[in-house]
Amino acid sequence: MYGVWTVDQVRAAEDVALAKAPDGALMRRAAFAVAVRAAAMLRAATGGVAGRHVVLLVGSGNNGGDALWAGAFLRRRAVAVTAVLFAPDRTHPPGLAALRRAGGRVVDAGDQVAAGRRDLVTGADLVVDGIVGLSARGPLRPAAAAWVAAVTSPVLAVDLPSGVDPDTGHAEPSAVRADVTVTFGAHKPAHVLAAPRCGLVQLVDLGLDLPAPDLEVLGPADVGRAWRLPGPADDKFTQGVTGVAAGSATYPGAAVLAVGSAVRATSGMVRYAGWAADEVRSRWPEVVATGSVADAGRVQAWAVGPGLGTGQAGRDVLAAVLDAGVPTCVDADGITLLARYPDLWDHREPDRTVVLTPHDREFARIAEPLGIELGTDRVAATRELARRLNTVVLLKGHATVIASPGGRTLVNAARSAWLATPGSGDVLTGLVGAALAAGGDPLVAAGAASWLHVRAGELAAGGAPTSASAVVAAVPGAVRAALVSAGRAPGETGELCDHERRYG
Ligand SMILES: NC(=O)C1=CN([C@@H]2O[C@H](COP(=O)(O)OP(=O)(O)OC[C@H]3O[C@@H](n4cnc5c(N)ncnc54)[C@H](O)[C@@H]3O)[C@@H](O)[C@H]2O)[C@@H](O)CC1
Ligand SMILES: Nc1ncnc2c1ncn2[C@@H]1O[C@H](COP(=O)(O)OP(=O)(O)O)[C@@H](O)[C@H]1O
Ligand SMILES: [K+]
Repeated sequence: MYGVWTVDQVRAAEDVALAKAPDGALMRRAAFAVAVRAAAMLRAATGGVAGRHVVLLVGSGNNGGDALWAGAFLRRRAVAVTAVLFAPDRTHPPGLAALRRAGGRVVDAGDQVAAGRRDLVTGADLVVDGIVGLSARGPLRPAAAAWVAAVTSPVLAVDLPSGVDPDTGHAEPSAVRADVTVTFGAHKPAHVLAAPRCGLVQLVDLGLDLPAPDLEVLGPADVGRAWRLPGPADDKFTQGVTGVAAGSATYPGAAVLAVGSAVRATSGMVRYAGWAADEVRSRWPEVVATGSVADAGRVQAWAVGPGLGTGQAGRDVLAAVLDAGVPTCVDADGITLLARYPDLWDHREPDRTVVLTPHDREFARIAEPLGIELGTDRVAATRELARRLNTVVLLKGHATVIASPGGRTLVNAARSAWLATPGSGDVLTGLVGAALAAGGDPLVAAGAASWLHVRAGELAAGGAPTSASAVVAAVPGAVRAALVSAGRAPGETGELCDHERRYG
């Protein structure tokens, strides 16, 4: 698990550290790390460091100061450095002086016509983005955006890719897309909410004294520790029985997928109730499949909604599931039904765990009647819906945001987009249902299910297109990877390092 802190939290901690440290010491530490990473990137891209050309894009604040100091350090290694200043009269004075002393070249961004700009950046072996950091507001200004658009070389972002909102991760197309981001003191929300823009994220320790994090990111070991394993005294009923109420005559596949992921994620019993009982039985013979929730028998959690339909029949199923009074994951048509018929909430026992797993459109359906807009701040919207409905809300996306009613929030950033495939959400529903049935904290259960979903997607894809059925088949491998990380299963993981989030 690692923490993520908001700009306000980081600034408060930095102020304390700045007051204790000698003048400029923190910035030089930050900049030195940028220079070391820049040298490594130069070597990787060109086979060497000395004689290579680095262009610094320098804004008006301390982010630009970091870039300028990094340029000064790179000069010591005989790198040719050109700083492009976007605000020449407001450029960090000590950083600019240090670069000049070290023999760096300085140009005014405004003096360069388009051709000169293109020649400068296309001639670079590496571009260092020091346009804006923690103080970023809104999209890149047009002048900076034009320079960024001309970049063809690898990009190292200082603290954050410029143009990405630090707290929400929102980015317009003009924002910097970095290969590596070197950040200082703490991970900020943009690093997990806009991971593809950041590339590999390297955290430089500044010894900050930080409060409780605003967001948390589960790692494989956390998931491996949280996942329920059968013990010597267990049988098929004692590990948590998962019930799945999904699918319809029109959409039997949703039932097969949701059931399948629960079957592959646990060794406990999985029951199915619905119109696709024949299809489920023939695909998953280990499942007890019946036509109705009433006939299904006892379960410790229900997963309901995928492919259910939004008519009266689906409404009756959802009411019956909520009447059962066990933790419930509501997805897809289940969410649409709750949005359309809010009286369905009356079937829920007060405070009984409900996990909603909407994609954006489902989120809008259920949140807009409550006056909650899914704007650019996905974390705030998810938290607000969780609070208002007293449910865990898991908002799907490339970065999945999972909030508890009390506000504790997890983010799970995907490292590829192969999960954007039909039925993939049904697989997640089954995983959340299985995790809830096993017991434990519902937020962590939803977070663990989301982590396993992403990992199973990676294993199924292996860098090529995949399908929801293949993701189901990869679920045991994802569980194994988590268990191995937690030291609860033997074997090699081949785990991706938590901090190495690469896109594609
Ligand atoms: N405070 C500290 O102790 C440390 C701060 N550090 C650096 O300081 C940075 C923060 O510096 P500042 O607070 O001076 O501000 P920034 O350098 O982030 O921003 C500077 C200015 O950029 C302009 N700007 C805002 N949004 C923009 C946009 N979308 N496009 C173009 N320009 C925009 C604004 O005029 C803003 O004041 C951090 O990101 C980090 O890089 C590091 O040196 C580590 C130590
Ligand atoms: N671009 C993407 N990158 C990573 N994961 C994605 C992306 N798009 C969708 N996903 C994931 O795929 C799943 C899709 O779920 P959903 O929208 O319910 O699809 P379906 O209804 O087809 O099952 C979610 O878990 C979501 O987080
Ligand atoms: K930056």
